[in-house]
Amino acid sequence: MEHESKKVHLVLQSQGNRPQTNGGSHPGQTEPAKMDSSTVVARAVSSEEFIAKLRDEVEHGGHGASHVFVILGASGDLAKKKIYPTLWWLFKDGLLPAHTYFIGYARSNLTMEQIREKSLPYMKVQKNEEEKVEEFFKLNTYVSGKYDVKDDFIRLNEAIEKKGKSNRLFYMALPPSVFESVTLNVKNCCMAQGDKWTRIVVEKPFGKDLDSSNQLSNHLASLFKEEELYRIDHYLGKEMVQNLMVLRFGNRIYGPIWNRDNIASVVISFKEPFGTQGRGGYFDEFGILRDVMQNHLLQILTLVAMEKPPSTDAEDIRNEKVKVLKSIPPPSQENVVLGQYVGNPDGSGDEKEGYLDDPTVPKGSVTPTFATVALFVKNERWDGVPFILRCGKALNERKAEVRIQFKDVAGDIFREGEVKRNELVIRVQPSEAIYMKMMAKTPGMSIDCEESELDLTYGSRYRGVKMPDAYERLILDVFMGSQIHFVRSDELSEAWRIFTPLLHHIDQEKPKPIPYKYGSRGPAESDELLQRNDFQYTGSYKWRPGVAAKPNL
Ligand SMILES: NC(=O)C1=CN([C@@H]2O[C@H](COP(=O)(O)OP(=O)(O)OC[C@H]3O[C@@H](n4cnc5c(N)ncnc54)[C@H](OP(=O)(O)O)[C@@H]3O)[C@@H](O)[C@H]2O)C=CC1
Ligand SMILES: O=C1O[C@H](COP(=O)(O)O)[C@@H](O)[C@H](O)[C@H]1O
Repeated sequence: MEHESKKVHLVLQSQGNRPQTNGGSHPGQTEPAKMDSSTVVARAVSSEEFIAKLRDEVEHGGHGASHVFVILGASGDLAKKKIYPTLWWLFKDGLLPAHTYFIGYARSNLTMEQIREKSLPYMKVQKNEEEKVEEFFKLNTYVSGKYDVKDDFIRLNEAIEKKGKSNRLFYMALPPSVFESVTLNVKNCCMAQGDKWTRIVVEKPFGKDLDSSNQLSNHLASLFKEEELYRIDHYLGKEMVQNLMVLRFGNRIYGPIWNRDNIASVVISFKEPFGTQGRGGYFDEFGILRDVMQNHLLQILTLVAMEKPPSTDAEDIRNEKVKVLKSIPPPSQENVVLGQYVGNPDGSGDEKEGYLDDPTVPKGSVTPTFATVALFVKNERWDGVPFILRCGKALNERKAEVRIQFKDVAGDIFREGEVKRNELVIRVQPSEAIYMKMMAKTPGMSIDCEESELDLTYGSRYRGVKMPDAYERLILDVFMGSQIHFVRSDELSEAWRIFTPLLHHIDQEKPKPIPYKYGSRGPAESDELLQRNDFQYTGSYKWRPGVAAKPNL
């Protein structure tokens, strides 16, 4: 099978922030730099030609260093479901630097064979890839050790050193309770030497509120430089989230209308059709605001609202994102709706079970599994425009999207109520799409208006193109030293500042969330909040893909 991932492309830029223009064949064209991961940052773009060059660099670049990717928490759920599969996909697609080795580390007394058995079901290995998968696992080893025992990390370091002088990536697939001791031991025992680099990938949760997050940030800052830290928010690795930058700044048409004069409201939604399903113990400690809203949805908000950065360099982008966050005050109570799902007696299977029926959830818990919150960006561009974040578990569908609703047409000349608002929808998942709902003349003799759309459906426009998984892009970014799609510590701190008052109110006052049925759209109060915040739902729009309108005579 030909590499589907030929559509994963990289353009390398010098760390010094501007694109390198080493006399590319066209003026101003970015010339790919050498694949030396210590001196370049990367961003994803398209070009068949480029991937060939990248492969050439990977196979023949030979900069002397090997790379060792250490999975801390190798026995866990994240490791088997995401990290090992992602490393395999990158490996089989030839996207990793030559001489990359993988070392799993965890407390359990496991063999590599056992880790392999646990991960294989998630690796989607094709029939003709058996040899390749053998090759992959030959590059893997496992070290068992405790998270707070220095001697065990000295042993881990010895295992790394066996791979020669190497750049080192440490992926913290671990519960927060051991972050501090593990990072301290990595710093004391396992750092790369000389001109080789060390990068630490940290998974959320990054704390539980502003104080605990700042405490963790201070701890990490005392051990590592910010450029060594990669805080993962996997939504930043999703195709359509990354597309927001291109959509906004690569098109002339959006710039002039992207503001409070033209946009009525922005709704950013995350919906899942399943509940906590035995993960209730973890979830109950955090709730939907910490699980999804404070990170994934707020990150998307910053990309929708930020000013144009001076370049696509990570620091320039992150500076703009921080400015947006700094302009957002904590939400007021009347702009918050909290819900918790209850069983649907008419539903089938899991739908009958409410959140409180999950045996791993503490009795009588008031942890929200649904939330809608309207935020306001108090700056010249956005003053008064609600940014409504909605997320929930056990809803009617799986969907993540950004919905930008424009204001009414001024001085409308058509029949009253006929003209509906324009809406630009960026569907993150499933079935990536961008569509603009717009009015058009009904085909035929009359001059009636009807709701139609400009439709960029990825499945038809980019037929057969495989979208890389978010983790694939992000792990590759870590190898390449690109921090564009990672969260900087000041972003994190601002994100917690916005949500901490609400979170503390929930933790302390324990307001009762509004019950909503498993499989529903969530509480009706959420739609009312949207309505109050200038999002108009008419229910009149019908999508008719590929269906010709009836001639209107
Ligand atoms: N390229 C493509 O693939 C395209 C697909 N389509 C499809 O067409 C269908 C309709 O398009 P869509 O953009 O959803 O337009 P709609 O106007 O039908 O829905 C707009 C939004 O309103 C929400 N909503 C539903 N009921 C209410 C309510 N009572 N009060 C407030 N909000 C409500 C919807 O779902 P909720 O609140 O539950 O999230 C959605 O977010 C969709 O299935 C869409 O995926 C359309 C265009 C292009
Ligand atoms: O971070 C999280 O995200 C997942 C949803 O991720 P997706 O890529 O499948 O959309 C969510 O289920 C989980 O609760 C949350 O912790």
